[in-house]
Amino acid sequence: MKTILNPAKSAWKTILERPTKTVDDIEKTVLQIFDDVQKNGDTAVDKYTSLFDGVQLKDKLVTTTEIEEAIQAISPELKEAIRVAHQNIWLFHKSQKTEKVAVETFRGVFCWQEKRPIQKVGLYIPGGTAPLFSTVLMLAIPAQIAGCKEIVLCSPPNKEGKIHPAILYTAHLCGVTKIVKVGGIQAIAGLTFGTNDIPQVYKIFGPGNQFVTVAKQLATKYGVAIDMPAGPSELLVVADDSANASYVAADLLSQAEHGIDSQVVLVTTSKVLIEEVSSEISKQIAQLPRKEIAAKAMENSVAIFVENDAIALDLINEYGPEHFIVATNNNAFYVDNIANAGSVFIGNYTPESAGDYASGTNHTLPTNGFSKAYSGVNLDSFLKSITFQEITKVGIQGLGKQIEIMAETEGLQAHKNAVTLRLNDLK
Ligand SMILES: NC(=O)c1ccc[n+]([C@@H]2O[C@H](COP(=O)([O-])OP(=O)(O)OC[C@H]3O[C@@H](n4cnc5c(N)ncnc54)[C@H](O)[C@@H]3O)[C@@H](O)[C@H]2O)c1
Ligand SMILES: N[C@H](CO)Cc1c[nH]c[nH+]1
Ligand SMILES: [Zn+2]
Repeated sequence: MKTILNPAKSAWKTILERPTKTVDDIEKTVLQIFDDVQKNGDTAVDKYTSLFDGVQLKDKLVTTTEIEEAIQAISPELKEAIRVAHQNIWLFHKSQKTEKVAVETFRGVFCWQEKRPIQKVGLYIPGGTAPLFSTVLMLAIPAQIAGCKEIVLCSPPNKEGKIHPAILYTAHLCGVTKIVKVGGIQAIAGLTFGTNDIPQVYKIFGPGNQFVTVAKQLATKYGVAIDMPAGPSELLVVADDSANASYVAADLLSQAEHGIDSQVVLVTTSKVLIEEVSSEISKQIAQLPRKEIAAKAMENSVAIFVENDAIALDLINEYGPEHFIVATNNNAFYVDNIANAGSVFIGNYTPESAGDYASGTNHTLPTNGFSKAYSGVNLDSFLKSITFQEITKVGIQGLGKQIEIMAETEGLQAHKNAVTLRLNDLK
């Protein structure tokens, strides 16, 4: 982790550059795989599974026997942990339901808005280097609450051609019935075009590595919606002398261990804290089973000393982190003024891992600065708002004149006529 003292504002962009590949870097590969899957369906999908995941599958649909085996394989302790996490995530997402909005905008003009579930959704569950069964909870629970009719789950198979039992168990618990062993670009292509085994969907959800993220972004070219670009994990911690250096180090490492293209950032008004956190990182990383991955990610990472909280806040909003931990004497200032972040964790006893697994908030969040414009996954991600209107005779008699003159000014006579005919009948 590099240390940078008092960087000039003009240098922030360079210092905080993400290590991830972008659409431009991977577009050619993605479009070539999309083209192949569009033309050759499952044959192409299976070819790329063999190439990238090193396994040839006879059948990529998960069977009921595999689900039953997974239910048996999960320990009672893990089942209980998943139950508690499920309960909290369900509660938080259920509470995001909103009432129908209805207004009489003008006398006799009734407008209202109602939400309806997206009928067909695809959930991508990462499984390249770690089986992220927690992501099943984060996607399938809001999909169920929203009332989505067709929910398809895709996750890459391991070398034995299997999906981790915790993913299968959690999917079963959340009522997902169609599970396909497919990952990476080929999974996103399958959900975009549809194959015999993979149903075509209207919207694709879920995090993934840079290949998955760019593939999702390109899927939108073919008319499929996506939740957001949720790529390699990131964390920014703002901390001062009041923070606990070992907690800060542990939090930074928790996101660094996700992948070699993860990035973590420490922003602080304390030079002493930078030294303490660096020494804690050296100690803690040595004990981690994924120390090689975390060490690589730390090479993409940076500790930045700034003079005061105002500069720190400015820099954080410029970066737009996926996760933002606030551990300072001035937490309210950051909480009140943060403009760009996926999810915020406040105080010394709120590790980011809590949001990853069990507190109730969603862990599928915008990375790579997309928190400036996108929200993380929430109940509304699985719903569409449809507007309705009903106008009475009195209503059209009152509003008709305004519509007529506006249509005439736009040169759209047929629009005007649709009103004029009715007004004449009511005379
Ligand atoms: N932003 C979020 O909300 C969020 C949440 C959880 C996880 N994540 C991120 O998800 C990612 C998970 O990554 P992962 O790799 O473990 O699993 P993954 O399932 O996203 O990707 C694995 C797939 O990538 C494909 N692949 C691998 N190398 C390839 C290559 N050279 N060319 C083409 N395709 C290739 C393979 O098909 C493989 O099945 C991590 O980066 C993690 O940080 C993000
Ligand atoms: N931190 C990840 C989101 O960037 C989510 C996750 C799942 N499991 C552990 N962590
Ligand atoms: Zn995590």
